[in-house]
Parts: sequence; structure tokens; C-alpha cells
Amino acid sequence: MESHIALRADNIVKYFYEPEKFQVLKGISFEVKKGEFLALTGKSGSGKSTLLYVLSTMDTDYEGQLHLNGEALTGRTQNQLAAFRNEHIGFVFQFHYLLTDFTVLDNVMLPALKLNKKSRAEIEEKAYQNLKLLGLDGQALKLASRLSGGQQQRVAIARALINDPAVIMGDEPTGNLDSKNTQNVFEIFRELAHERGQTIIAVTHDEDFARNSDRIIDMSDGLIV
Ligand SMILES: Nc1ncnc2c1ncn2[C@@H]1O[C@H](COP(=O)(O)OP(=O)(O)OP(=O)(O)O)[C@@H](O)[C@H]1O
Repeated sequence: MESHIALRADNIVKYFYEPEKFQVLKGISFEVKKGEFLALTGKSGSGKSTLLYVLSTMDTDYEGQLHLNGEALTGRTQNQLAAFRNEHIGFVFQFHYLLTDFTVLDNVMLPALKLNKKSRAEIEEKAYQNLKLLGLDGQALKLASRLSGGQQQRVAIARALINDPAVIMGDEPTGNLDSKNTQNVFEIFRELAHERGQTIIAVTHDEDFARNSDRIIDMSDGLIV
């Protein structure tokens, strides 16, 4: 795979078997460049979330080939994939899944403590840098539950960035936010892509958000249109 490609999907096919056999992804192929900000759009039920879960390596029940950062991901064990994900992919969901009884700082540090490649002091420094980038440096020692929805979503982004992932994936990352916070998250994603070379793949229903991304992949009925 060429070195400027962050992710490549080749002919991804997936079925669901309940309540009856149903082909949800019908042969999806595309590449995403390093530093590209991609929006994944399409009507409800078109298969966006299903595709994102395949791309994220969380769902391994598919046919086809997936390469991320030049590495083939097909045929690995669940443990190998979990380790790969923690190091190379950051996730931001519509609902942030923060540990609300922990501080903001603890939440952001957690994936790096799990990865266990840096000292606690280095991780803490990186966490403070991320919080600063997201305008949250004054909030580090508060409980996550004490922050507003928009602030919590920014904490989730700071957490997603802690291991410097090559790819950041979002499933409706602004779905729960007002227009001001949506704009804010959009600007952060753009900066990560264009200034740091991180690749963003975000499922979104927000037309403005999609229109301002670098490229839209529009899905319909399990296919890219
Ligand atoms: N676990 C599952 N078992 C069976 N069918 C499923 C399952 N998950 C999703 N589906 C079906 O697969 C299709 C695609 O779902 P998916 O959630 O990927 O769509 P989407 O484009 O993300 O929709 P939305 O925009 O509403 O989130 C839908 O018809 C959905 O009902």
C-alpha cells in the first residue's frame, strides 16, 4: 500500500442473519489519504454505522480486505485487534462514554495507561496538552459528570487523541451537540487532519459538517453512490 494512504477497504461485504439473511454491505471499496477529513453520509439504514464498525476493526464478521496504515487487518485475533485499535485508532461517538465518576484528566489518560508505552508523567503531560488544544485546560481535575455536553464531547476527543492515533473515527460525533459546539468540533477535526496529518472518518447526518469536510462518501443501500 502506498505510504500516503491511511486506510484502504477492498470489496467489503457483510451480511446480517437476523431476522433473515440480509446483505448490508454490498462491496465497498475506497481509500482514505493520510491527513484527509472524510465524511460518511447517507440515509438512515444505508449501512454507515455498520461500515464504520468494520473499518474500526470492532466488527470482524465481514468479507473483503482492510488495510490501515499499511497493515493488513484481516485474519488477526481479537486480542491483536484490540491492541491495534488502542494504538492506531481513536473513537468519538455521539454519546461520549466517559467515566463520569472519574476526573477529566483520568478519562483522557486511560487509553495511554492501558497501552503502557510511556511513563505516567509523560502521559499526564500529553493529556494536559490535549486538554489545552480542546480549550479544557481549566477543567482537568473536575469530575467528568460536572461538565456540559459540549465540554464532555471535547473530553472524548482529547481521550481519542491520547495515543496519537493515525485515524480518528467518529459515529455522529456532533449528533448530540448544538450548532456552536458542532462548529467547534468541526474546527478541531480540520486542524487535526490538516495540521497534524491525522485522518478523520466521521459518519454524519449534518449537511454543513459534511459539506465542509475534504470529501464525502455517500452511501445508499449498502453501496457507495
Ligand atoms: N445487528 C444487526 N442485526 C440485523 N440488522 C442490523 C443490525 N444492525 C443494523 N442492521 C440493519 O442494517 C442496516 C444498516 O444499518 P446501519 O446502522 O449501518 O445504518 P446507518 O446508515 O448507520 O443508519 P443511521 O443513519 O440510522 O444510523 C439497517 O437496515 C439496519 O436495520
